Amino acid sequence: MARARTCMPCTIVIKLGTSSIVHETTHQPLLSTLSAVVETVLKLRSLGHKVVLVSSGAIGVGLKRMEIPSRPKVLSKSQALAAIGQGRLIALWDSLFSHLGQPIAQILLTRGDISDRTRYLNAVNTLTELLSMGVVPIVNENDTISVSEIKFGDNDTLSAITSGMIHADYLFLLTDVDGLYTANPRKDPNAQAIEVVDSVQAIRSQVSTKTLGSHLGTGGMESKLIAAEIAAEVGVATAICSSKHPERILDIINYDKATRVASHSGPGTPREPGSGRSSPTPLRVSTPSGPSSTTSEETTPGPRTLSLPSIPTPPPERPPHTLFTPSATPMRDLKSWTSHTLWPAGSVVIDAGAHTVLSRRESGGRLLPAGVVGVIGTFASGQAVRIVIRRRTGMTQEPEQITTISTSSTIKRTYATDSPMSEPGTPAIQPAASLTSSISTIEHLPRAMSIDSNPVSNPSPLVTTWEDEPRADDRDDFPTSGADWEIFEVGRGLANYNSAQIKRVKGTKSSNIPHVLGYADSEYVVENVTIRIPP
Ligand SMILES: N[C@@H](CCC(=O)OP(=O)(O)O)C(=O)O
Repeated sequence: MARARTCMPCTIVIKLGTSSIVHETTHQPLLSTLSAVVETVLKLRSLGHKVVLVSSGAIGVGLKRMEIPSRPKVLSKSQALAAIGQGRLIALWDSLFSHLGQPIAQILLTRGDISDRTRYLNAVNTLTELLSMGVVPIVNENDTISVSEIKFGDNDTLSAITSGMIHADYLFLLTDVDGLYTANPRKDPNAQAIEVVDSVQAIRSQVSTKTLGSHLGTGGMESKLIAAEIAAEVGVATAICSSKHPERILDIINYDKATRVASHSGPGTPREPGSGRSSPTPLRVSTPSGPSSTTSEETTPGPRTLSLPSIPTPPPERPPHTLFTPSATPMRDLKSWTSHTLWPAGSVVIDAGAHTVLSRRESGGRLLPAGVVGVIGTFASGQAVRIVIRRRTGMTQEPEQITTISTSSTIKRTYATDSPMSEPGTPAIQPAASLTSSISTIEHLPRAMSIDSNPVSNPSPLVTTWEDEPRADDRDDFPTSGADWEIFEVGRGLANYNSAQIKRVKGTKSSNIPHVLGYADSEYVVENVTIRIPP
């Protein structure tokens, strides 16, 4: 049973994005929102809950201090503004919490900090100690020293990793909408609110994440899905809800507990309808039973409101929010650490020219968007990615150098059992002397091709074959009509942008990045690339 069903008191992480902390255009701090957050945290604390805040806003506060109208496109300028703003941001929080006698602490992290196991454990110990002292830790990315290869990139990802570090029960992503919708609710009157998500993978095909997100933040809805996915894997329930109503956090916890109690009181016990929601047809999206299967909600035409028989003790009114249910079998700490700090979360497909350039020492291991032809999977900026090339099947290849990887929900998934790469949810790796051969262990790979958990020191070669229709996401990247493309891993690197962003800038010049994305932290889409298999 997931912890979120039983915790009392609970450990709660509350993340506020930039748009919830400063006004989007004036950059004035949103004092009423911040005060309401402080009151909510105090209320939660008075009930015995432990609370960690993840607060963005350093750059936004820095913009106001320097009277600069918009977020700079250049990384070093953003870092300077973060240095200016972070002190004032934490002073603001300290001032608000001090009025209610609540001590706080500042924790600034980079991905580099938590990639080192000792430093990671030190951060865990400090957070744990602070919570046991009754302090509210306030976490932000250490922007000033977060060069692109060690950046989390957005605080949604940071908050999910923080949740895993302290084995939180709930992660609340407070934002400028009251949950996840099938489309942008500000623009599309038919946008449907989604109440419960059991599978982030399944929800991706049903929602549009492109249109949400503010000018100041870097996150947006896609990064919230990534965060929810990371949190779910480590056993944390994630709720997306409105930063205008932080007091609803307690209502959401009560509602979640009440509905879980109710749902355990008998089979078929219902969930409360989305009272107070702006959408009349809330959805629940569950894990597909197989790679290409869909839930009954997904396949049943017409309105997809849940049917709700009566229950003996009705749960409280459902506050607007989207709840992502945690995995019933969360990863162990070490696995989650390895997975989310070093593990390649996806692949960037490059062309032959980029492969040649990256293989030269003078390239510095930096990949320009012009050399990218596709993106596979979903990853956040700062995560490790595979660098892969594509070619038609049937080309000469040493059989023992070929492994296969499943990259799409429509592709048969199998998992090796004895390797560090055999996390559920990660692609299957299998020797492919025959691509249809059954899976065995990776010891069959030649020593030079053996796989360890360090992507830089020992990336593994792999080949992807499309055994089925690629997902819609993949379709624009890979021609499928009559073509069997193989994807062959040649190296690994660290993404400077998330998968959706790299898709948008692939094949273009670096100078286009600010125009397409609205900002540019780097002219390179992937850095620290180590090519292990030269052209
Ligand atoms: N660490 C940065 C925030 C990064 C960011 O943009 O986060 P978010 O607003 O949550 O998308 C800051 O404090 O300004």
